[in-house]
Amino acid sequence: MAFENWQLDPATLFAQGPVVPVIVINDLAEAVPMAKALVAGGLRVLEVTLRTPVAMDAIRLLSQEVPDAIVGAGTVTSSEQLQQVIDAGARFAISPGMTRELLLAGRESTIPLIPGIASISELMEGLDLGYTHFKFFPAEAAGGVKTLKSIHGPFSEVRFCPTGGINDKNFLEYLALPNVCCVGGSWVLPADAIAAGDWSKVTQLCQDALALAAQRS
Ligand SMILES: O=C(O)C(=O)C[C@H](O)[C@H](O)COP(=O)(O)O
Repeated sequence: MAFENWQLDPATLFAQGPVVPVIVINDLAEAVPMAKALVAGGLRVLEVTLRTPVAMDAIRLLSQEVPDAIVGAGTVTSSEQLQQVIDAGARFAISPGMTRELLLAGRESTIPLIPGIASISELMEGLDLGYTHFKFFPAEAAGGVKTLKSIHGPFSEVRFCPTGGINDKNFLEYLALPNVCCVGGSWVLPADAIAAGDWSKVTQLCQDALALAAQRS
């Protein structure tokens, strides 16, 4: 365990499955059917981003109503938000980036914080403070697979969940890297399917992703 108060090991979190859906909930009524569709498709680790006004309520609701999921928060950018998502029942927190204040708060937290990095210097600051598991964001824009391969040389012990621009066409290239445990992405939640309430489409996309990921090993 990275830090003594963390109730979930980040390595265990990263090992739950190859794809972490990045969720934006606009309407609270969508939250439960969406989460159930993802879980039915085999994806249990859910990153609910704090990008919408109902996000905090959605985390609270999903933590209670979808017990088969491991519900966490994304877009956590401050220590205040970290405390709020813990209070809402989140089991992990992911940030697109990092500040020293957030990293220090994460060390004392009861849930694992996965900070986001896009540069070596950020990675070194996180490592200095004891972090070993990071989001790599924005993955495609920050050099993607090539950058992660280069990072693996000097920092072979670090593990990543790359996110940002990852989809069904390129995610297997990331999963093939030794320092990538899982990838984050929104491709399993297309806007048209959500608008139509086509939850079976979401489940199908999750199953397709898992089937592709299973073929590689
Ligand atoms: O909101 C956050 O906290 C983020 O870090 C951003 C998301 O992870 C990416 O926007 C997902 O990327 P796409 O799969 O390309 O849609």
